[in-house]
Amino acid sequence: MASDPPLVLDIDGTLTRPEGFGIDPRIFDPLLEWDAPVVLATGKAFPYPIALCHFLAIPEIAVAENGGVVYTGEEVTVTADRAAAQAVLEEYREAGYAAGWGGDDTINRWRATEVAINRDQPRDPLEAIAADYGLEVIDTGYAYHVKDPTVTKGQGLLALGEAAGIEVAEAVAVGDSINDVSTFEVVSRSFAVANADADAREAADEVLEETHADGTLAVVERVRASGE
Ligand SMILES: O=C(O)COP(=O)(O)O
Ligand SMILES: [Mg+2]
Repeated sequence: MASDPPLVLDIDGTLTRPEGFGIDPRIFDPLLEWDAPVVLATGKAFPYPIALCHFLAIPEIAVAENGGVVYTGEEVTVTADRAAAQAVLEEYREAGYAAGWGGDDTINRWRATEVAINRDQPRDPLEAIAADYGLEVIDTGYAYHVKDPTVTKGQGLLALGEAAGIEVAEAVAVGDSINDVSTFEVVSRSFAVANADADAREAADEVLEETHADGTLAVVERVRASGE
């Protein structure tokens, strides 16, 4: 009997409401009922996908921080060090800029391996400083991430698959931005939602007509065991 393939889902831009922010509640039941692993592979700090799994009531496994943190359900692996990204942020601040999240900055508070900067801050000086530290700046459409270029969601996903016995090569992925390209490269079938950036569109097997969670819901409908 056919079975559902593992699903690898980005969060922002992919599970979000049509307006672009906030999780679309229509994804809750299909993900709870999915008959194979569901992996949230995100640029967000580690607690976010874990909390989302918790509230979805699905097994807590995740690739967080663009691959910097991998959780198998039993073990957390941290594959990068925040120190260099933090040094970039300090220099950026000395140059008169800011992370841009205000207050106590919950966006970076629990971030172990990279730093995220608000997109309302200037990118050019950030990139210049990051380059001095051998780091890259990627724009997910939701934040600039200052990160080790060798750390990716795709590599984190392969590590998770190996440790947790998930058949990544059989998986179906949905994403919306440059940080999903590495995911698309290691799964069986990849979909970019209609709101995806040029990098994700280029890398995906298929670009969907639907945006955000509407796109993900369409994929779930199509690839479930009884579907295509
Ligand atoms: O953290 C971001 O900037 C984007 O998060 P995502 O990878 O889940 O879309
Ligand atoms: Mg995204």
